[in-house]
Amino acid sequence: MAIVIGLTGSIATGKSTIAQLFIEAHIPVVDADQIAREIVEPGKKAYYDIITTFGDKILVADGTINRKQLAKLIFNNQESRAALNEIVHPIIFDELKMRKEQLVKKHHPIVVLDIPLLFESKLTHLVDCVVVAYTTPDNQLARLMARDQIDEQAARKRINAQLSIDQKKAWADYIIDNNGTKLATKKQFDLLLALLLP
Ligand SMILES: CC(C)(COP(=O)(O)OP(=O)(O)OC[C@H]1O[C@@H](n2cnc3c(N)ncnc32)[C@H](O)[C@@H]1O)[C@@H](O)C(=O)NCCC(=O)NCCS
Ligand SMILES: Nc1ncnc2c1ncn2[C@@H]1O[C@H](COP(=O)(O)OP(=O)(O)OP(=O)(O)O)[C@@H](O)[C@H]1O
Repeated sequence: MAIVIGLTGSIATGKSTIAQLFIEAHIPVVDADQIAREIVEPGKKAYYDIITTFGDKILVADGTINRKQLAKLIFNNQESRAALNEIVHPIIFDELKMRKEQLVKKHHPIVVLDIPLLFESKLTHLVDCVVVAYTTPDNQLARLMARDQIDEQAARKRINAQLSIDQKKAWADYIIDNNGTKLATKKQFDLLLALLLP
C-alpha cells in the first residue's frame, strides 16, 4: 500500500522546489496548482463560470484567463477570492482525489499530493502524513517579492490569504527547513526519504 504524503507550506516557502526533488527521485507528484491551471483552460466549465463572475475583462487577447489580473483581484479582495474558490475548488479537489487513486492503484511506494491549501481546505484526510516546506516569514516575504516581482504590500496580501507558515509548521508531521541552500534542503529530503521508503 502506498504512503500518501501531503506536501504543503505557505506561498513561496518551497513546495515546488521540494516537489521537484520527489520527481527526480521518480516519486509521482500530483500538483494542485497544475490542476488549477488545466481546469480553467478555454472551453472548460470553470472557464465559463469565471467569465460569468468576473466579466470578459478577465481574458487576454487569445481568450485565455489573465492569471496576473485574476491574482491581483483575488489577493486584494476576500469576496473575489471566495467567489473564485467556490468555482474552482470542488473541481480541483475531485481531480486530486481521482489522480491520487489512480496512482495508488499502480503500487508506487510513495505518492505525493502537492497542495498549497491542504490545511485551509481541510484536505488532510486525503493523505497519510504531512510534510511542510518551511522558511521563516522574513525569508518567505523576500523570496516571494523576488520571484513574482511584486512590492512588499502586494506580497503581504498574498501571504495573508493563507494560514501562517508557523501555524502550518506546528501541524506538520515532518518539516523540511528550506531557509538554507538548496543543497541543505536536498540533504534533509534524502533523510526523509530514507525514513519513509519501505
Ligand atoms: C489566482 C491564480 C489565477 C494566480 O495564478 P498564478 O499562475 O499567478 O499563480 P499560481 O497558480 O502558480 O499560484 C501561486 C500560489 O498562490 C497561492 N494561491 C493560489 N490560489 C490561492 C487561493 N485561492 N487562496 C490562497 N492562496 C492561493 C498558492 O500558494 C499557490 O501556490 C491561481 O493561483 C488560481 O487559479 N487560484 C485559485 C485556485 C487555487 O486555490 N489554487 C491553489 C491550489 S488548491
Ligand atoms: N533553498 C532555497 N534557497 C534560495 N532560493 C530558494 C530556495 N528554495 C526555493 N527558493 C526560491 O524561492 C522561490 C519560492 O520557491 P517555490 O516556488 O519552490 O515555492 P512554493 O512554495 O512552491 O510557492 P507557491 O506557493 O507560490 O507555489 C522560488 O523563486 C525558488 O527558486
